[in-house]
Amino acid sequence: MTIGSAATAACHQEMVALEDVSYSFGSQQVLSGVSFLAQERDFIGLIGSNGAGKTTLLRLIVGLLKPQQGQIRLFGTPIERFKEWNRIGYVPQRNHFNPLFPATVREVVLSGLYGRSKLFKRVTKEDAARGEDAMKTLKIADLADKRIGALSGGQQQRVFLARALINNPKLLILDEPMSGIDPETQANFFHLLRHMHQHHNITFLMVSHDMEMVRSYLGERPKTASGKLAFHVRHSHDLEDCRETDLLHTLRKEG
Ligand SMILES: Nc1ncnc2c1ncn2[C@@H]1O[C@H](COP(=O)(O)OP(=O)(O)OP(=O)(O)O)[C@@H](O)[C@H]1O
Repeated sequence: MTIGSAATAACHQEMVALEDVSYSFGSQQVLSGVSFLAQERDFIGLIGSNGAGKTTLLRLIVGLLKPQQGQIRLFGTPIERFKEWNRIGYVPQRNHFNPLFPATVREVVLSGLYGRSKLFKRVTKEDAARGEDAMKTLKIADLADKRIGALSGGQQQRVFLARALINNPKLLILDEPMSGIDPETQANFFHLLRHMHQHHNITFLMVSHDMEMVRSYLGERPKTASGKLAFHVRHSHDLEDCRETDLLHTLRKEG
């Protein structure tokens, strides 16, 4: 038995498959026949002009919208039957967040633990520890008791990333995570994302307008294009095996 090749195959599973997906808001067709395959360990930069349909595509993938035509599979399962939502971390565009939302940073981070069907669940000791870990990783532990609405844009982005990481997701979907963040924080944030991609088995699908960042990490030319959308892709081969890593734990150890 060739363990190496079996391991390689097992690390490159289908994460997101779009087949001929179309979506319209009323009479406005936003997406038309989009097909794309994201494999495990891909880092995908989704590029397109304002209004091209990038956010709409992400919302279809996380099940907030239903395609009017075409198929979506997540981890090989048709989205209609998909239930393992805790394997996916989603950070929506910041301007979708209501700044008056009456929750603390800790509460927002912990809310990432709850499945869609379990709005109210007791927070176990282990859950609480994961929350603290996630906040330490994103360097927001000192803000834990503050109201989320009282934070700066960059701090809020860290809170939402911590919330998305708390379940140790396999797939992270980020909608313009760098918008409104100062250049230094952007650089640190991107460094963290690259680290996760290269050293942990996490697949990324990220909308970005930062072409310099996209080109430098994901290459000049898109792998595929569909209508006004372009998909730039970099695949990570850095891990030698398919072992699971507890991302939060490892990141903390690495400081
Ligand atoms: N809820 C909605 N109702 C009606 N039209 C919508 C809705 N959401 C988006 N649209 C329209 O769909 C089109 C695509 O919007 P979307 O937000 O997906 O674009 P985008 O590529 O993410 O743009 P941006 O780069 O500006 O964030 C736009 O013309 C937008 O006005």
